[in-house]
Amino acid sequence: MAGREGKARSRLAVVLFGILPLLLGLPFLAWQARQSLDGEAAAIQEFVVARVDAILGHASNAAVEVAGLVGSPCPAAGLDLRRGVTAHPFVRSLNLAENGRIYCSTLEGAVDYAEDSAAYADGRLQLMFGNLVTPNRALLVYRHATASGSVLVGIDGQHVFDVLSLGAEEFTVEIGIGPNWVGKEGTVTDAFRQPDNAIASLVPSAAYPFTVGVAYGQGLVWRHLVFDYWPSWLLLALLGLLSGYAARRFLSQRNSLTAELRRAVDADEFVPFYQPVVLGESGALAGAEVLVRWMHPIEGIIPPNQFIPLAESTGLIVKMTYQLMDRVQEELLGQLPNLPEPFHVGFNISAAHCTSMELLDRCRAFLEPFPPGSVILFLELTEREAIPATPMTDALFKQLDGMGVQVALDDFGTGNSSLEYLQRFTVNALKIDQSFVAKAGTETLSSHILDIIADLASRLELFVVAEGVENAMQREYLQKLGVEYMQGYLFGRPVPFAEFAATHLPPAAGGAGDGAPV
Ligand SMILES: Nc1nc2c(ncn2[C@@H]2O[C@H](COP(=O)(O)O[C@H]3[C@@H](O)[C@H](n4cnc5c(=O)[nH]c(N)nc54)O[C@@H]3COP(=O)(O)O)[C@@H](O)[C@H]2O)c(=O)[nH]1
Repeated sequence: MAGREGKARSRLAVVLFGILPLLLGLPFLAWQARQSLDGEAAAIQEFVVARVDAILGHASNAAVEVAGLVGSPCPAAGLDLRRGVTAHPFVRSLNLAENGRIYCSTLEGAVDYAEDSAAYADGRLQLMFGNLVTPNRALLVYRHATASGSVLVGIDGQHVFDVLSLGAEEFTVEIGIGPNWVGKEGTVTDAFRQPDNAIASLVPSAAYPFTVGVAYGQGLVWRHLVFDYWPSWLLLALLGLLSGYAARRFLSQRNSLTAELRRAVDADEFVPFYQPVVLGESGALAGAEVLVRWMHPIEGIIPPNQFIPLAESTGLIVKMTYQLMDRVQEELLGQLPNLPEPFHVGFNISAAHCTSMELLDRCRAFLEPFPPGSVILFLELTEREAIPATPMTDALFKQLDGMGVQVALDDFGTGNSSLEYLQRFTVNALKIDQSFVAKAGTETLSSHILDIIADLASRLELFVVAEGVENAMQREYLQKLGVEYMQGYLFGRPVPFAEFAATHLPPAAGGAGDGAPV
């Protein structure tokens, strides 16, 4: 990654991590603000329904009390009606109706008006714009039907408007009776008036035929979010600072690790260790897999698992491998007469090696000083990072094949692209992953997998290398399967070349494929 570009990316990552808690928290807080406003709206509705129910309860009591007067002449009923008005809170007038005519009223005495019973919601409740006495003030009329007529109870609308005013300022609260609606300012309309894009809900009373509507605008959600949730914002900002700081630390640590790795590559601190690969049948040495170790000037020997992933993701693995190839070439040339012929030498190759044709040149340069047929070069492909299928990679593997370079699929059976690699590239060998070998002969599933891989290899005319062979039982099982090559602690651990040569190479090498038993 170029320095300036890398810094810009790191800065962007830090900013993104910094604002991440806010980005994630905002929808949650908005949801919570809505929940709390919905809760407030529901509480207002519950309160208004209960209070209006109570007012109408008084009206109903008054009506029941004077219901016996329906049919009595007005002058005689007048006194009891007036008593009824005084005895019950909220009641402004009581009226008697018979045969569809209102004939007696506490306000006017004997009257004769038509009773419009159809104007009452559920035959019981009406919201009127006003009456003769208070033409500009809405009133509620509660109707109690009797066998021969009805009692009509007038309730001053102001009592209801007062109840509606008790709700919070930011909410629109109205009561609907039949087709009419009225709010706290007392204007009757034919629909529930609410702000644009309002969030509204309607709740009917269970006892009387009216509905309470409560609405609030989206703006209230934002105001609520900004002014009432500031501790949460503070917390999210703090989390943002922490996550930005953590991202910055992680990146600077990674950057300094990368810088350290780059320094080590430049200082040539990566050395090849050799692990013997033997012939399955005889146990004779066939070659070695090259496994890198970092000879750190302070930390000592660092195993590959601790730096290969970073080396691969930063691309430093490419230079590292080519340095190893140079060293291995030099070390093998120094012991050429003692090597079994042909000597297999395997290197691990990552996706980064396959982004240019340089690999081809490096392999050619590696093989060049060895007499033809004395050394066979193996490239072990891992699945840690997928090798892309491009015309370039196709050409690369074709030309490697043409040069006699062998390709082995490493850790076969553990990833999910091994079969794809098998189809795409010219593959010569399968390396059975040590996890299957470890359970060979003792666990049915792993044994079946081993059998299947061996069968697949023989059908595709590939040879098999079993890695991680640690004991005689595993070796015998693999021998019975006809596995051609084996590698594992049973035959030797990865060691520096001098130790490898001292332990595994005879003073004088034998003929083709007939190395020293190990
Ligand atoms: N791209 C590159 N990857 C590399 C290179 N060098 C190593 N690696 C990869 O690192 C991983 C760990 O390697 P290492 O710690 O060296 O482990 C290898 C063997 O030591 C270990 N092994 C061998 N025999 C046995 C055994 O009998 N038992 C047992 N428990 N472990 C054993 O297995 C590792 C073999 O690795 P491989 O054959 O490559 O799968 C590892 O993934 C390496 O690939 C490098 O230069 N480049």
